[in-house]
Amino acid sequence: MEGVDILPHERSKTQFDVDAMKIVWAGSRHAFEVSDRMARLVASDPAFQKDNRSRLGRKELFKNTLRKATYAWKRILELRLTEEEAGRLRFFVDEPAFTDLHWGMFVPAIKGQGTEEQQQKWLPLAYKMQIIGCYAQTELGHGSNVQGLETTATFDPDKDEFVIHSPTLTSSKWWPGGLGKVSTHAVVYARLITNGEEHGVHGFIVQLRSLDDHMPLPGITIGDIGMKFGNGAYNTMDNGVLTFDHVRIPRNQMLMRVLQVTSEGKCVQSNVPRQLIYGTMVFVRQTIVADASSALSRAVCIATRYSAVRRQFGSQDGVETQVIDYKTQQNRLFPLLASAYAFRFVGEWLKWLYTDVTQRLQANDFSTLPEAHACTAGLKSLTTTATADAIEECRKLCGGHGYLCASGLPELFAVYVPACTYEGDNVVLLLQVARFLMKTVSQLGSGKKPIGTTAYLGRVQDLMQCRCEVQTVGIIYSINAAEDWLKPSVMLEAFEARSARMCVARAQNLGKFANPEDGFAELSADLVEAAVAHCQLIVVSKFLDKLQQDIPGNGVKQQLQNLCYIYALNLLHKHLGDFLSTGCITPKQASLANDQLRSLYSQVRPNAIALVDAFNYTDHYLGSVLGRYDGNVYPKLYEEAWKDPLNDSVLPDGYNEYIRPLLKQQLHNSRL
Ligand SMILES: CCCCCCC/C=C/C(=O)SCCNC(=O)CCNC(=O)[C@H](O)C(C)(C)COP(=O)(O)OP(=O)(O)OC[C@H]1O[C@@H](n2cnc3c(N)ncnc32)[C@H](O)[C@@H]1OP(=O)(O)O
Ligand SMILES: Cc1cc2nc3c(=O)[nH]c(=O)nc-3n(C[C@H](O)[C@H](O)[C@H](O)COP(=O)(O)OP(=O)(O)OC[C@H]3O[C@@H](n4cnc5c(N)ncnc54)[C@H](O)[C@@H]3O)c2cc1C
Repeated sequence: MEGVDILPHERSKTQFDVDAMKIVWAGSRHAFEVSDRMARLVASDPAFQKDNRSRLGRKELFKNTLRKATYAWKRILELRLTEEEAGRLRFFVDEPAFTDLHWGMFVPAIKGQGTEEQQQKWLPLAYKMQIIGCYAQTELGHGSNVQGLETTATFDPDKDEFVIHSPTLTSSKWWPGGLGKVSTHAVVYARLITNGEEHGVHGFIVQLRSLDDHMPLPGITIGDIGMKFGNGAYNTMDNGVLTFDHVRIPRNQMLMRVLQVTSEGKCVQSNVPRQLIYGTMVFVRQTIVADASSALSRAVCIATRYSAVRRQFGSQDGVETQVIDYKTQQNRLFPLLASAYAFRFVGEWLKWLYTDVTQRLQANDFSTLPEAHACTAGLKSLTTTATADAIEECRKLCGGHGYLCASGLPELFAVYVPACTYEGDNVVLLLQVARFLMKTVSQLGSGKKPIGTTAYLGRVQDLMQCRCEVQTVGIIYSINAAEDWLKPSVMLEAFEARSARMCVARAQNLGKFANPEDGFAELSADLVEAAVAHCQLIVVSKFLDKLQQDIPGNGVKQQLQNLCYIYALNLLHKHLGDFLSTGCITPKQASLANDQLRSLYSQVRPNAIALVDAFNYTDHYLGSVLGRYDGNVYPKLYEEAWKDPLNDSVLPDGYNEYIRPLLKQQLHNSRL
């Protein structure tokens, strides 16, 4: 069968309604229609072409990004796109740009931390892009430790102004996207000093460049921090360096929703908790979880289609085997496909949680903020680590061709992998989750009932007495056959018990230290494992919750069920040590779980292509010869190779300089 016949043949085997699955994936019919329209709009416009990105030098690359971002804005205005449509359009343009930070962090920072008055002044300017903003928090010396930032904002009551200053080299702002060459303004995080007293880190709106000629304003030094990992990739972004030499801004440019500074320099704390200064990070972490499912599904789409097209080694009748039929390939690929769906649904839930906490904050209910922080931090960490690893795994699943830029995977990896670091290093974020969990466990004794995602810790209070030794019986008595693993209550019980037992064991170990902070530092590697277990439980439980909903479409729910159990059983297999050592399941039950996993792979196999088609990605967005919708991989790969600048001429530049003399010299030597 020819390449172009394979995928149609695969599609003919589908056992579910793909169009209905597209709507489930998008979140709603409306979301699907908006996405579909925007994807086609971008794909059909030559101005958004992106297949030459890896061949451009930095300056060309950056200018190209400026052109695309400006053109996108022009189209948004011309077509009078809604905020939602504009967001999807930018998403499908698929090129990191200053606009990501303007819309994704600058605007949310003002919305979340600005007073009504400040929002009224700044947001209309930002919405019309009459000013362009970035988020300048990280410094050369400190990123994770926000309280360690060194930039100062000292209040001068005589002039009713703040003086923003970079006292040391390490206080230089370093990394903010959009800062290097584009932004006119920034929300700058600095230590507030009034009347000689320090009041912690706060956000300030600072104008950086002239709105007339774009030159940096007096006292401000700005530039780009240099090339980053990979060709193309994140190098479309002008991550910047910025220093202040006693730059003055009016008092009303401090974002004052959390704390107000009066004209005398007195600090007045509002009823809003201090942690709201970190609110923009909570918002962005939530969006990063949704983005993880996009990046992961994109890589999986490429690897799945290519695995169906690619054949290696023969069967008796002379037709070689599609590599997707190898169990080892399925064992690597299908859990990633399942993870893409799992992250999609947990992302949807997290968006709901964020909306809920925002509404509560507006009504002065701050009770769910710690949970929202733990969930956004933990899920950001879990999903980005898994996605970065998965993109690399997809590259390997595509064999040698996966290493070509034409596969789309090297650039996807390079552009995605910093998500494990930005918006909070993934380990640092898991430590925040661990703190939250340890606090929750420590309060169990006092009768405080945990709520939301930690409610399960309250249901297993007897675990406070548990010694978590290896047991031979397991605590889940109802698993006697492989199919027993397909009961939602069983799966949930296993993941809850594992997480609860890990948390309680860590809490008990912490209790052995005279100083809890010393204990936390000493046991931090173990604590991170407990945080991972808790976050994996959240993902599993939200996928199971999704299955409780009414899901229309022939066979759609069945496919989602298969994927949900693949996600969970694969995790169970990978973390078997946790499940066995905490005595949650027996080795026999683990072996049954593995049998069930293999059986699920066989059920997914005929639907694999349709399950990635349901992502509804255009070839433009996928940007991969291996992942083409029509499966016409080899002719296009061959065609693509000839586009490389090295093939512009038969003899390479440098032939006369280097190759010819070398060959001549060897000829001469051999004659000697
Ligand atoms: C769509 C946009 C495109 C994306 C492009 C990406 C561009 C990238 C941008 C960036 O990277 S911006 C910079 C992001 N920087 C970080 O994420 C820094 C990570 N560090 C932190 O978040 C914090 O400093 C820390 C690690 C949480 C520690 O902070 P601190 O030392 O002040 O806190 P603790 O003493 O540990 O905790 C105090 C208290 O506050 C609670 N808390 C911490 N963070 C939050 C939060 N975000 N929201 C709510 N609450 C928070 C914490 O749990 C503690 O609570 P209690 O235990 O006291 O109850
Ligand atoms: C592509 C990209 C874009 C970015 N965009 C922006 C932006 O727009 N605006 C902005 O302000 N910033 C931005 N950043 C900065 C980013 O937020 C920080 O790099 C990130 O928060 C990590 O901080 P760090 O660099 O200080 O890492 P470090 O904290 O120095 O991490 C180094 C190592 O130390 C470990 N570590 C640190 N603290 C602890 C601890 N307490 N316990 C155990 N281990 C620890 C980490 O796990 C890591 O392994 C961006 C970064 C990147 C890569």
